[in-house]
Amino acid sequence: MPSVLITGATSGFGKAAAQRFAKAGWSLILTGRREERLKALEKELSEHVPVLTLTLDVRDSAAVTDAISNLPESFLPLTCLINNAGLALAPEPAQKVDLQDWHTMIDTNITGLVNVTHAAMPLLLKTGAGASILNLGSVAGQWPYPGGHVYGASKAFVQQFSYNLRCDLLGTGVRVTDLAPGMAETEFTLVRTKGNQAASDALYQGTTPLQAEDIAEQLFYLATLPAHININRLEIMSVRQAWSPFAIDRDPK
Ligand SMILES: NC(=O)C1=CN([C@@H]2O[C@H](COP(=O)(O)OP(=O)(O)OC[C@H]3O[C@@H](n4cnc5c(N)ncnc54)[C@H](OP(=O)(O)O)[C@@H]3O)[C@@H](O)[C@H]2O)C=CC1
Ligand SMILES: O=CCS(=O)(=O)O
Repeated sequence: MPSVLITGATSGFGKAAAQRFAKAGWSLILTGRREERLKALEKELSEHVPVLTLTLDVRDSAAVTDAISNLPESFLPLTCLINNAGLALAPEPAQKVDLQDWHTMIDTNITGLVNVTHAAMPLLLKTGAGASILNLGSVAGQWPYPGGHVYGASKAFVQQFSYNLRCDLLGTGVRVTDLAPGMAETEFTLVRTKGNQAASDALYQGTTPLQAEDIAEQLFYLATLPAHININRLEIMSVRQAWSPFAIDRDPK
């Protein structure tokens, strides 16, 4: 039975991915900080597949390394790592942002992702052909927008790190993909606005955002491609989202 390690399985894409992989019979290693949510998901899915939950903050490099290097044998070989844990904060312009919010995004989206990757790589290398590292990037890593500042830059890191990993992992059989979604309805905007439910609802209202299940389906597709195929980057948007014209600063009339 193949096994998948999913970071940020307590909500959104991570939770939907856990449910999608469980449906196909994969063993699940699920992580996140909110233990009660992990336990609820374990209860739901362990009726069908083996589930191991690890209450972990990806920013804690020692805890991440310890947990992943001591996975029970029954959850090995590890076939897929989904580096999904992440967040955006501070939608306001860069000049108004609290520095701590920038640090939190860097520590989670960059340091957290490399912590987990470094810890899981020996296991994925042992698995070899057919193994995958699926990194959650974002359209924000490729396309700038106001208020994107450090969030977008952290996702640009994810893209380039994914490409560079591919270079180093060439010949090992381990695939690496930067999966870059656009607007998707999860708890993402609630977190970004620090709990402003009305702002979150307003963003998704009157349109058709991607849903967590759409991304889970892409993750499952990527993880189950024939072993000789590597999709380097997969950018996916709702048909109701696209780019805007360049903004121009004009003299007052
Ligand atoms: N929704 C969107 O529009 C898009 C999202 N993305 C990216 O997809 C990923 C998932 O986001 P999404 O599902 O939308 O958002 P959610 O807020 O719904 O889920 C985020 C998950 O990340 C976990 N997480 C956050 N910080 C940490 C941490 N320090 N340690 C461990 N886990 C953490 C949360 O778990 P817990 O709080 O329990 O720790 C939660 O399970 C993120 O990387 C995001 O940047 C990319 C493109 C579009
Ligand atoms: O990564 C999240 C999607 S967006 O907010 O940057 O469009």
